Amino acid sequence: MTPTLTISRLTKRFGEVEVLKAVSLTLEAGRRAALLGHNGAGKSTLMKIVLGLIPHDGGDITVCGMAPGSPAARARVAYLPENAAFHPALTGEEQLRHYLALRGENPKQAMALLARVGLEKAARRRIGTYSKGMRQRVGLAQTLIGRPRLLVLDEPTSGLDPVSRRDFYDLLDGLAAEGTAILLSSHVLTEVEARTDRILILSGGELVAEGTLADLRARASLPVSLLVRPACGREPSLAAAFPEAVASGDGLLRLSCAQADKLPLLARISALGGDVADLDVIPPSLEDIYSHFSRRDGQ
Ligand SMILES: Nc1ncnc2c1ncn2[C@@H]1O[C@H](COP(=O)(O)OP(=O)(O)OP(=O)(O)O)[C@@H](O)[C@H]1O
Repeated sequence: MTPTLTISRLTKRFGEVEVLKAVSLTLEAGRRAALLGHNGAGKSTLMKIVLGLIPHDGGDITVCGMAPGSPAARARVAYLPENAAFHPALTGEEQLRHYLALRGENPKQAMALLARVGLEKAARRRIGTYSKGMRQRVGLAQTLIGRPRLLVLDEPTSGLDPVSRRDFYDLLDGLAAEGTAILLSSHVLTEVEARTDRILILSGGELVAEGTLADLRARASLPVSLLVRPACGREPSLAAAFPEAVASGDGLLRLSCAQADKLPLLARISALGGDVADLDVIPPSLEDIYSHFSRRDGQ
């Protein structure tokens, strides 16, 4: 089956600046990919090219096998900007009917689309009275017009509270289960870890890492921290046994080691028996992994 999105060695320049450098990726139907990257990494530029809003310079890109921006590709891709704006005086239903009419679709689908995003009860209220989460859901309902095969979502959950975020991702899960491919950008690392299939990290216009979080964690192979709490009165003997440990203010000793050395270090600690009151193993955080791959190059 043709992937929903294929990008091969894509390049883009703005004047002298090469903003995308040989970016390649494939997104299959029903897959959810998160695009991460520092400010200026090239995320919006990549999304604009996928949407057919700006041309690319080199490489190849297809949306459902077609050139982005072609009428056939445009019919299959939908976009939700970070802060979707609607007319505050219109009701949700009126706004959706308007978009449906613009797209040449039957306006009677408005209520079904609003029900799809959980807004049926608020459909006849003015959008000016909606919360930010509800407005994002109007935006999502609008992207569903014409049953697109690819959703491009620019920081869709920015500014939403945790429950609204979870609800929004639940909706995306349902769409992905029906075969819609989803490419979204986000700065909230914990949510992309749990709610997407793949993480793509752009840095300085290059796709520097791609995979599940487990893949990226293994590739980064960052040090693991161990926090050791000495038993009462055993601080000096523990500090002597681990001269490399750093004492933290709360009486804990912090040790750091490569992944491969974790088990031998744990064995050394457990050999001390009653000198140790407690132990926590702290893996590298999402932020550590992201920072490892993402260079800023002064941007
Ligand atoms: N129309 C343009 N003309 C010239 N330079 C541009 C243009 N659009 C973007 N750029 C530059 O291209 C680079 C990538 O910008 P882009 O907006 O794609 O980054 P981004 O990853 O989306 O950043 P952010 O997270 O801040 O939105 C930046 O250096 C930006 O200044």
